Amino acid sequence: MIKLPEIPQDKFKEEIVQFIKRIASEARVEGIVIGLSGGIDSTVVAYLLTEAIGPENVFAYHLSSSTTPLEDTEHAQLVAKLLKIQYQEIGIDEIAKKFLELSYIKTDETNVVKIAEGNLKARIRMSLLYYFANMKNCLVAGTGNRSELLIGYFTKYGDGACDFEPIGNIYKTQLRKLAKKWNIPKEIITKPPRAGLWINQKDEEEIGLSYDILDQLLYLMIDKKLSDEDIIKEINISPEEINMIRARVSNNQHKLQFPPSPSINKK
Ligand SMILES: Nc1ncnc2c1ncn2[C@@H]1O[C@H](COP(=O)(O)OP(=O)(O)OC[C@H]2O[C@@H]([n+]3cccc(C(=O)O)c3)[C@H](O)[C@@H]2O)[C@@H](O)[C@H]1O
Ligand SMILES: Nc1ncnc2c1ncn2[C@@H]1O[C@H](COP(=O)(O)OP(=O)(O)OP(=O)(O)O)[C@@H](O)[C@H]1O
Ligand SMILES: [Mg+2]
Repeated sequence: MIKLPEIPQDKFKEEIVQFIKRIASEARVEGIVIGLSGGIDSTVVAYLLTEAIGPENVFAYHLSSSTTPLEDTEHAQLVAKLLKIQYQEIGIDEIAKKFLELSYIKTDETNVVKIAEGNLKARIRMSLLYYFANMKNCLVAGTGNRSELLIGYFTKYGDGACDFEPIGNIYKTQLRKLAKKWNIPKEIITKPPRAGLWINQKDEEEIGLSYDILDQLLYLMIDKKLSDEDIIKEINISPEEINMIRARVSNNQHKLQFPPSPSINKK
């Protein structure tokens, strides 16, 4: 088994905390808004925001829907209490319902409907977070980790929309190790990662690989630039799985880039 590089936890925390302080001070804002799901990514970001700017300046919103696991809501409440941050819960089902009442397009493709309506929830959350950021003179914190960002496992302009990504260069499995060393409830670290966009959605099932294997693969493929042959020597993975992840990385590049324009006036 390949070991991802160890991140010295104190150095890592200090670097991100300084990063957040700098971003907030340069933007001259009065606080930072975050969508707090009760999952590990937003919990770790809320923890780092609190360290950086103080609990009174962190505005966390739990934006639940009928497909949000009850346990996640309980975990968001627990985190808000532990960190003593500002916290509000808003249900988004009524907003999604009205949206679909006014604009539903008929189709027989049930998977298309599932993904589109799931992404709609992520974009409703994004709209609410930016509304609060405008109203309170705040920035919106991103919660994407390196594993999700590299394979494009997020909703474009949904949970992918933010003003900065404090954990964007940390793999999911590295994040779990770090969270264990901090004051983060164990049950949040050990539960399966899930987006809650539909009932029983689980990241690892949808991606088709565990984060343990995915992170080792991304590390060898992207950071170490190993050939497929060499990757297969290092980890227990098939050529088809490598191709599947390489296709995700390549097909989702557009999610990480500014929308392109023709180069008129630049020539
Ligand atoms: N080549 C290209 N160049 C420029 N733009 C391109 C494009 N191909 C597609 N697009 C655009 O991108 C859109 C597709 O992207 P998008 O709308 O994001 O949709 P899509 O990538 O199909 O779905 C989002 C995925 O992320 C997962 N997700 C979402 C939210 C949270 C989490 C989580 O872990 O919590 C996971 C979700 O379960 C789903 O698998 C297309 O409709 C099109 O507008
Ligand atoms: N119910 C929710 N309320 C508020 N924000 C949410 C909710 N669901 C998702 N989000 C936002 O979308 C982000 C992406 O979700 P994602 O599931 O990838 O992260 P997570 O829940 O923090 O961690 P995990 O991946 O381990 O479940 C969350 O970090 C959070 O900012
Ligand atoms: Mg989640």
